[in-house]
Amino acid sequence: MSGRNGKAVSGGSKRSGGKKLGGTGGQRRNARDTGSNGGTGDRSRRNAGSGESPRAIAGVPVIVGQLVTCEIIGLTHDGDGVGRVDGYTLFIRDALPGEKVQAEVVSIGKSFGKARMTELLQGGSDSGSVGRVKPPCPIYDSCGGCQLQHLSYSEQLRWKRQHVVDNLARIGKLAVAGEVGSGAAASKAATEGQQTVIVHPTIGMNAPWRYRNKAQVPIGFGEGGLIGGFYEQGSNDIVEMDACLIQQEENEETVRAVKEAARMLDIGAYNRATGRGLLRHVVVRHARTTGQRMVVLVTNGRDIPHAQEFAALIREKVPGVVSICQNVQTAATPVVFGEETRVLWGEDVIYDEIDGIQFAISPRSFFQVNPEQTVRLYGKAVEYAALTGNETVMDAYCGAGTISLFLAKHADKVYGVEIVPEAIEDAKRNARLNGIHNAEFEVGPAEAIMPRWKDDGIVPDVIVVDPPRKGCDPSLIDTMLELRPSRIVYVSCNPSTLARDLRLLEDGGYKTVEVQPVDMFPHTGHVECVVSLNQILN
Ligand SMILES: C[S@@+](CC[C@H](N)C(=O)[O-])C[C@H]1O[C@@H](n2cnc3c(N)ncnc32)[C@H](O)[C@@H]1O
Repeated sequence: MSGRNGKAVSGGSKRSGGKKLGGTGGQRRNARDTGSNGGTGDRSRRNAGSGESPRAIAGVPVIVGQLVTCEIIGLTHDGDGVGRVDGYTLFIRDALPGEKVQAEVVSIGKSFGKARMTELLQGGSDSGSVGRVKPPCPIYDSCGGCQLQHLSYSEQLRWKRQHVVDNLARIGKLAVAGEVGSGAAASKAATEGQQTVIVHPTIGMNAPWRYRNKAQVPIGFGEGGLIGGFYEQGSNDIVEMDACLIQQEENEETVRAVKEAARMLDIGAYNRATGRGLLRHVVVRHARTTGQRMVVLVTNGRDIPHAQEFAALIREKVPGVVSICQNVQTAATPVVFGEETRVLWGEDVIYDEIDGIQFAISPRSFFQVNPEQTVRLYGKAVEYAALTGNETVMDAYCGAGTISLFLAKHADKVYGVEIVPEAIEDAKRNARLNGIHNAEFEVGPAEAIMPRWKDDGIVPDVIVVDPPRKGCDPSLIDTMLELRPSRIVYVSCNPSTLARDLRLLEDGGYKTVEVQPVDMFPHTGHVECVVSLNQILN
């Protein structure tokens, strides 16, 4: 067998050596809360061997268990290599473009199947052709948090841009300037006098490790009692883990301390199979600019035995903790947070700073997880908004008002809308904190609030949208087209829904001008984009 470094290894994929526990009903990460969050891997993308697939299907040229030889011609958004056997598509874990591999088929469907690489036959690090590198993380083979550690960082950045380009061309039917892949579309566009879209190289990090300021760790129990770490690939089992190379070290330290304190007080771990047990997740945040740390204990019920002792032990072990909160989640759901949150000890928020603006962050507020790249992302959004100080701006999906407050410094007035009430409370608090008086925030679905703003006679010069992975609600796009701002800035964490929405906006009279991919989540398959669109004047 071959590990993700392409070297042959005996037996199945390497295991961390951590303790395993039973458990079902795996968790999914929140929209755009991607990358390793202390080890909550997205199980959906790695369930190739789930055993639900039939062994053979009429008309499919491979069967489950068969060893095949393939050339890898592409990479999926999940970081799997794409190969073809007699015209049938296989997504092959760990294989990279340009490589020839042997793989074992693990599941099949009518139009594609999944396979696991068993041997690297050609290409790879020896030839240097595809940028294969040895993943530095010792648990990369079993953890689901990262997908691209086996690809060199420069190749990751190149691939992410290409992934964006491919989506814009295939789903958005956009002509991308200077693209080999979309050359036909680009030259057709040029012939018709149509402007092409510029997709810039991905903005990467200088040192792309230890960047995450938030860890979201599932808790379960193993032979030795309570454990917390990550979901093992292809299963809902939790593996104990104390170190993650994309996590800030402060978060590792806090999670370790919480687990130790819970063990000392015999706090029960949640069992996903039975729905019993108390502690479901430990969520920790670290604000690098202030050093403040927050702990959120997500529990299956309101009562925590020895709650104050628990909080005291955590504080004793980690002096930087200024906020210990409890969130109650009793539903049998993969959603991490429930609706009820309360402070067990200390503050209800921690404070962080981005480019001179201070932010209060509460347990459930969305806050970008990569602070270094956030400055670059928001900087691009402000640049594309091209504000002179006289504009009215609407910021849809505004979270805790982060982008809104950056915009407010350059605009006449900013209106922000967001669906999570606590985030809007944070946004208002953040405006006050920074002495910003020209930003107003409203809680509710953007698709309901923005039509009301329109009816109230608010006329935006610029609209900024930063939706979750599913993209904009179609009715919000309609409202944007009715509001007809001069410019739209679209911040997206999902190139496919971005491309879909850009097509709708183009059909409604806007032109996509520039796209800037930003690597917010190094070593994962995710890429963020900031896009500038201009209204086409008739
Ligand atoms: C990708 S985050 C962006 C947050 C913010 N712009 C930032 O950079 O921190 C998307 C936000 O949209 C919010 N959201 C999801 N659905 C929404 C809806 N229908 N209307 C308004 N906000 C929504 C989420 O709660 C989340 O805060």
